[in-house]
Amino acid sequence: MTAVPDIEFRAVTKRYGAVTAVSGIDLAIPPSAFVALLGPSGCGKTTCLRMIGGFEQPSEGQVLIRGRDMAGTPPYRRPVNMVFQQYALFPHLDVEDNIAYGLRQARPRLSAREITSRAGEALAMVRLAGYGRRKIHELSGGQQQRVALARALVNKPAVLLLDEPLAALDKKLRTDMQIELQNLQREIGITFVLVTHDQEEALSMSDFVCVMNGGRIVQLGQPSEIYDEPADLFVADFVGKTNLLSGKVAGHSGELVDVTLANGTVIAARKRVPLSRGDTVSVSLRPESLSLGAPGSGRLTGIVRNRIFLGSTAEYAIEVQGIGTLLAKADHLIGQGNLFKPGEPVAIGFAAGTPLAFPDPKNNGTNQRENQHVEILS
Ligand SMILES: Nc1ncnc2c1ncn2[C@@H]1O[C@H](COP(=O)(O)OP(=O)(O)OP(=O)(O)O)[C@@H](O)[C@H]1O
Repeated sequence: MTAVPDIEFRAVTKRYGAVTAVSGIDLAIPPSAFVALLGPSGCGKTTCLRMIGGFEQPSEGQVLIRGRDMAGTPPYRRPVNMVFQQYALFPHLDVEDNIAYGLRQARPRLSAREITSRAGEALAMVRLAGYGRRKIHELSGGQQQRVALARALVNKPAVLLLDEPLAALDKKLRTDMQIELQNLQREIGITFVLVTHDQEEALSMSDFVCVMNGGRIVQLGQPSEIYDEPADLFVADFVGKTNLLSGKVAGHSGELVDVTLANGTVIAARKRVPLSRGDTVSVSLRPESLSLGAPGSGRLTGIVRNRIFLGSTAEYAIEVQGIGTLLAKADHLIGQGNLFKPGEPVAIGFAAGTPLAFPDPKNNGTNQRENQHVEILS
């Protein structure tokens, strides 16, 4: 039997006047999952989070938490808590009082001893034991974020909602906090829903990524699935770097389609939706799936225009006549130097079936996938 989802959206639409922020979303998130809502600015992710938190009401449909319809339930009565980008800590209170604030409002009242003990537990959870009497301004940005987390966890919510919680931190601290958040979620085992527009953050932290665009869910899956098997051109382009090459379907060979690129080269590509001969397509080729070799050895030939050395890898911008500039990422093998220099001709190879062909939305009107009921099976 499948467990009751921690969070469920049933045909949820949210309109603000003439703006439809969220459009007919069905979604089920199982218990103990770390889910990222990922998408460009304005796609509706924060609105979804705020509807779970009770700060917004759906215009249509239902939001359920642990099987209970939340219509009419105010935020403070929902078994969820939210951590915001601006931590919204009380500057005049010390760390412990910030964390204990919610507990002091609890009815029936908790004893002073219980409050101190629970605040202490929450502080230990975020590795700030002993910091209870510090003032907020005596803490670093990362420590303040951890206080905000402790405050959100102290009343033991069933679900923690995180709205771009790491956006204010610098890159190094952000990476550290990403790992801490992941560990914390595993330790306490409650569902975390993270809103982010940073695809690396979504891929690296969560068990499931829910990619949104234009108020709809375009794909829900494990990070590797989203990256390797993007549902459509939008996901292929938005998640990770990719090269998009235009072409026309020339024919089928089994599971693959032959695509004629703009320079006349024919390549075999996998398809995600049915395609017909003559369809205009965009072919996605990940930079790391390209291999570089001596001219004459690959499927395409180009000239290296730029090389960026990144330590363990090097990125090459390669101009291919009739197609444009392709980005290739190659492992850097210590001691072997960088093989290709700007101005050099180079052959580009890739395994058959690594390219993915998507209908080009500009030219075919029929490729948009209908919104589907998406459910993570626990
Ligand atoms: N209170 C509001 N009144 C009117 N329109 C709103 C309101 N809140 C959000 N919107 C609109 O709804 C759409 C979705 O907004 P939302 O904040 O959910 O997007 P988002 O994906 O979280 O974007 P961002 O990453 O920029 O925060 C946007 O077009 C936004 O302008």
